[in-house]
Amino acid sequence: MPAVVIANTGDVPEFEGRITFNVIVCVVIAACGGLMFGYDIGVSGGVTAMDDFLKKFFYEVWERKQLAHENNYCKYDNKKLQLFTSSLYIAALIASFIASKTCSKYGRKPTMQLASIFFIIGVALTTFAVNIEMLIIGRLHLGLGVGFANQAVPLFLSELAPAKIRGALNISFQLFITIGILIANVVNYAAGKIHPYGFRISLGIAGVPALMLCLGSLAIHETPTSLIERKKVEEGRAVLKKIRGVDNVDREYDSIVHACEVASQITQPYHKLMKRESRPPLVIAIVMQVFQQFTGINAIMFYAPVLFQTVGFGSDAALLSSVITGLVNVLSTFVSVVLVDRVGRRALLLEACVQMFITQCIIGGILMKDLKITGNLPNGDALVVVIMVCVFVAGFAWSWGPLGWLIPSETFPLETRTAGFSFAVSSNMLCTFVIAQAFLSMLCHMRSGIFFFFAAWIVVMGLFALFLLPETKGVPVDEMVDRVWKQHWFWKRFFNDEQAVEKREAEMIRPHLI
Ligand SMILES: OC[C@H]1O[C@](O)(CO)[C@@H](O)[C@@H]1O
Repeated sequence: MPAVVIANTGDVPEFEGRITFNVIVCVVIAACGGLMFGYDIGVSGGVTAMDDFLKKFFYEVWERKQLAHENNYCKYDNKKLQLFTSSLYIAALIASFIASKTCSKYGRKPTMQLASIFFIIGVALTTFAVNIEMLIIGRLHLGLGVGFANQAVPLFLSELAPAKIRGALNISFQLFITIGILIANVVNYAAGKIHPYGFRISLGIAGVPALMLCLGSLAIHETPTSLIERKKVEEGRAVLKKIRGVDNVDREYDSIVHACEVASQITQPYHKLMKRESRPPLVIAIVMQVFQQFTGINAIMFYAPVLFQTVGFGSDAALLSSVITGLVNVLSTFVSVVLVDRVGRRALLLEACVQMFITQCIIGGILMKDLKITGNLPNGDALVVVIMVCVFVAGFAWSWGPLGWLIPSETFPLETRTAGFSFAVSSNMLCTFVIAQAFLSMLCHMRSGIFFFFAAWIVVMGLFALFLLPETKGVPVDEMVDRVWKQHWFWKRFFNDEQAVEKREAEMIRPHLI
């Protein structure tokens, strides 16, 4: 999943090494992984809003859309249409579990190659789909690709990137996701004008980042960590020399060997993760993902064109409006890159909650007041809705979007970091699936109330951030336990067991001594 880079954002030791060709390869691979995922997030909503696509695969939805008296909120309420979007995420969820095994057993490189192959098959099936079955099977393949890539690419990056750019790469992965979404929005806007096969162009272009990943993964080296972990020690050292561009890599090599030794002693990281002292970072990792998705962001990302049509925009204007929200998403993610280490995580998250709460309430309020069951919103109102969606997306993109990934990547101790992170990834996929599958039905049944539903979640996450989320800005990752968790008014209780036992034992011994 996005930004699964296990970043060491604290005091990272500086090892010998130049910015070599390898660094460029890292960025290209990060870009392919992020673009592949982002493009798929953006493309589904766009094609769903295209009449040619609906006529071909979801005729009843298209027919219903044509009826002027049809209920605005329910035009798109169709289980199969939702399955078209959501099927990808359920496949990705399953694949991410398998991928964590293939990554350790066979390496990061073959896992990425596998991802690109699944992805290319998925692109071919969706682009040339002749019926809905072929379309959904194609989406499932894309999901497998996304699941494998989202596990392997960030791991590859965190192991290969020089330490000093590791943190930046963490957010850049999310940045590439947003760029992927934007590209999909632009392609949809252009392809929507090409009849009758414009939607096939939209679906087919997803193959570009997949092909790049496929070719890119032929050119790369397996990571030294993965080689050493699989006992190919000499090859690991040779690759390290090559990618760092210097001969003296002893210190980094020793540190990788040491890390692999430590990791091999933890035979059951998942077991360790269930221990009491792992609870604070685990709860934070899962809850950050649930909250990230329950801001309602993907209701917008997947269904923005549909949503804009619901409030009365024509197909073209709706696709153009989503290009605008896509652009806001990219630009605001840059804001996060600049601010996250200056103002801190909590300030960004809390500010965004206020911003997202207000915008969701305004959108809900306008729809409740002015969007009748049939007919359109007055023009002025529709414009306010688009502006509010942009303000909402901006708030999300500089806070819960990237920080949903950054915080779990920096709060686990080394021994449970990867295992803990896989919980974050799968929670994200699961919640994304739920929103993709449920949103259009919720819109139909709850009408404008859906925006108040998300607003209520935003209040809950704001309170959570206020009281339960510790600030991690500037804290070295390996000092989290002492400097963050043990100092926190609530989470410290999870670390007192040992001391409490010692104290109790001392008290029991004392009377005998007297
Ligand atoms: O930029 C928005 C996108 O970012 C994510 O939250 C991933 O971090 C996606 O679920 C969403 O579509």
